Amino acid sequence: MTQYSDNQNPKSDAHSPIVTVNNAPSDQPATLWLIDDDAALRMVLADTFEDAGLTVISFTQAQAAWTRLNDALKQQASATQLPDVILTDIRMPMMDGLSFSDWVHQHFPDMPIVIMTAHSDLTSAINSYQTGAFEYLPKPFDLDDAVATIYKAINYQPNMAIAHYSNESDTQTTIDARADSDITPETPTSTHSKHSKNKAEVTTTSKANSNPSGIIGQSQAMQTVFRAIGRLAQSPISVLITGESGTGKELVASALHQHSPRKQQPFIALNMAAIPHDLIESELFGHEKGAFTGATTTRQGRFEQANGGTLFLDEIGDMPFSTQTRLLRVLANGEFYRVGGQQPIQVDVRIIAATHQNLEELVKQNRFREDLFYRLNVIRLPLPPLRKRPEDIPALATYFMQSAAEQMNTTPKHLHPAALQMMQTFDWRGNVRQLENVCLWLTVMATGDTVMATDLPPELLENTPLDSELDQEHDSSPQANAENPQLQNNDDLNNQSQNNQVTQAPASPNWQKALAIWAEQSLNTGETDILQTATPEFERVLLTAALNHSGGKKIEAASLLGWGRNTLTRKLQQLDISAPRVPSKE
Ligand SMILES: Nc1ncnc2c1ncn2[C@@H]1O[C@H](COP(=O)(O)OP(=O)(O)OP(=O)(O)O)[C@@H](O)[C@H]1O
Repeated sequence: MTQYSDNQNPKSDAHSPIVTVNNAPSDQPATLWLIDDDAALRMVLADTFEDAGLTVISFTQAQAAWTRLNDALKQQASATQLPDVILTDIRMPMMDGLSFSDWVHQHFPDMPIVIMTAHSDLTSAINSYQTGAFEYLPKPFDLDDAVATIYKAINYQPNMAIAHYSNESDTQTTIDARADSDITPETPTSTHSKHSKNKAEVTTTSKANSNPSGIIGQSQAMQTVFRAIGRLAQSPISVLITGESGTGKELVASALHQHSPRKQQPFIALNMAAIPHDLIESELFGHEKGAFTGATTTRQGRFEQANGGTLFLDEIGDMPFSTQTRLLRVLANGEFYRVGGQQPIQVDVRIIAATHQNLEELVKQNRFREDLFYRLNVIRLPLPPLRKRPEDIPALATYFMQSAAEQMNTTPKHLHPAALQMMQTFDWRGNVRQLENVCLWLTVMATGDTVMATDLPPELLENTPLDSELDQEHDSSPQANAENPQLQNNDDLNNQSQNNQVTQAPASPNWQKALAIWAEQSLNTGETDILQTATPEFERVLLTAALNHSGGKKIEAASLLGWGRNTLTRKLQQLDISAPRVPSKE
């Protein structure tokens, strides 16, 4: 199976002066031009790449690198001073990395550029690949991965099969300056090439809406998805999107279409599971008048309607076996017959299929054609379940609270950090769709402008891991302790020790969440000065635990807490805790 990480050919513009990068083997290490306006990052990256055997030339801005390349283009600089690979940031003053990459690929089509950005979303991934970038690295990235990517870029250059990584086989890129030196290339910011016009359009879209595809995600897993979309959007190849229900398969299919050359043509989505089996063929391929009872008129199928565009076949695992055979034929030669038809119909349709099922398993059970599976599985794009990327939940929730408010024609509610934390621990079996529904529910049901943890719907409150700890929290909260003074005296210190209550407290960091919920509940009941209530109780718990741990030895307990003995003695008095009797003398 080919991974989506297939390399694109850098673009070239036939009317632009072009410099070809030759890759004659050389004893010199490969040269990397590193462009980033962040001095600290530049230093870290330069050290890393030098350690990896590269010669690194750093630039604080793309404009300076552009000037040197432009001089080479006009044959005013030595071709040997040009880089084997360029690594550039996107957002920089004067000239941005995308304009620079775009220009480089018009004039040095063989020179690989790797684009990195801290503002990584689908738009920047798509824009990067559209400039002809070899690869796109969302920050923060693993330095080893970055080194591997840079060497992959160097080795990708045409006519070059020798890795720079080993010292014995270093090569150097040289420039064959075939360009007409009379032609002065326009600067990337002023160029009117078709190339730049396309990009300008993209930029306009991106200014109007920073996330035109509506796909949100900062997690590494989603960055991988964005990169895949960036690479695959331009290609006509079939894609198989896999993932649990509600992970965004249709959204991704639609993004692949929206960013493809087919975007002006239809995107038609069809859910195989939602159509009765005996109607699927007619739905897909259309029918002639009289083909079956009820076929009173000739009708176009979805394939014809999607001609020139994209057909998204959702839940492909539910497609009947006989229809799979017909689909395979269309995929093979782009031709089919309407149901009851005699004339072959030719279409140009990109197929994107999706499933939440294990197609390999269906093939084993003879429920899915193996040949169709291989045809669809050329490129597979797996979408991660939401519970595997809780870091995406805050941005997704904010987005859904905003859109729910728009739907309800009201102002968006804000999520209290405790509520958000609980949402991040939930397992979201329904994935992003479930989160979207919860946000809609909260917009309607929660009182007040801020959604508290206690406002969350019952399915969340009942099923978060925090639940059991919440119960403990109720028992050990300052409020509960106040109502249960026994726990505050020395006898109970011993009792606690015997019952091992303190040591049985959850070791998980969820105690902070429990504390947040206690705080929220206290505030909800109108309490003030909650820090004054909580702090002594917090100290009491730690002091008790330390004394238990030390078997009542105060010096040891003080040291466990990081206090001096005097402080410990003072706290024991303040908190009215009597130190337990211990056998040892202090
Ligand atoms: N990353 C995301 N950012 C924003 N919205 C998302 C994201 N992922 C999914 N959604 C939203 O979640 C809902 C479900 O997404 P979608 O229908 O694409 O999932 P699916 O995997 O195709 O589901 P199913 O398998 O049930 O058809 C949609 O409203 C979609 O807009």
